[in-house]
Amino acid sequence: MSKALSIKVFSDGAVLETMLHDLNSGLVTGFTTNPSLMKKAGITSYIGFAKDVLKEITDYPVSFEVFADDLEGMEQEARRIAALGDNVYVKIPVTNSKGESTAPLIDRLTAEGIKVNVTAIFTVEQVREVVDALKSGTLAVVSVFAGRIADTGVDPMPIMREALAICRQKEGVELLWASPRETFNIYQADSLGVDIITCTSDLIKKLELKDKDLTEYSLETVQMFLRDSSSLGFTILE
Ligand SMILES: O=C[C@H](O)COP(=O)(O)O
Repeated sequence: MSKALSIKVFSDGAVLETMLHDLNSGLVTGFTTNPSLMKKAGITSYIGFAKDVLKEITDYPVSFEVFADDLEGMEQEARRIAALGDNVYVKIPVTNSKGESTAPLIDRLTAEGIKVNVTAIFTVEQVREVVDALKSGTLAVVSVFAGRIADTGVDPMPIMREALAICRQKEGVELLWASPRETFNIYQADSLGVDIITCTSDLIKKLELKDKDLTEYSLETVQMFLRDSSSLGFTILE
């Protein structure tokens, strides 16, 4: 039997019903969303959606991302989003779409005590710049896209290890493993001591497979293939 997880598992999505299901699973202690997830979920009112979420989820952190691309617009949106609740983290991308660093904005917002979740981080240099900009003592999350790094054929583990060491240098900063691709990533992140991993609901469900007997799982897999082949209603030797 493997040891219990120390890492906090957050639910990544923008479908309220699914978020509440994850909340009730008892496996999840926070929530994240992003513009692409909101688009996929068919959200039509940002503030309406955020208010609906925050009515139901009051005890756990919820991260909502800014939509603006200029630093001034991001700042205005950040203040509006932060005012929605004490458990709100404002997601600020590490750069805008033109490659301009958001570090000055991160500095300003955290100096005022606004909790941020700096997102779309891919490199150790970006982690260093962000952590330098964060005001010590203000709660903040540093989201490194380990899964997207792995998508490029690069092992994210050394990057995450270095990112963690940098985050530990400042009080109140937590490292988040973003965009996991498989449940095993939760155990990888946990083994490094990463604070948080945010997962889609499908991945969270697979945590139920923890410590499952592999011989039994093999048998169940063959039984599934048999059920599906039988339901197709034809044979190879017809
Ligand atoms: O907001 C961050 C997400 O974890 C990104 O995940 P994704 O790479 O699967 O889109």
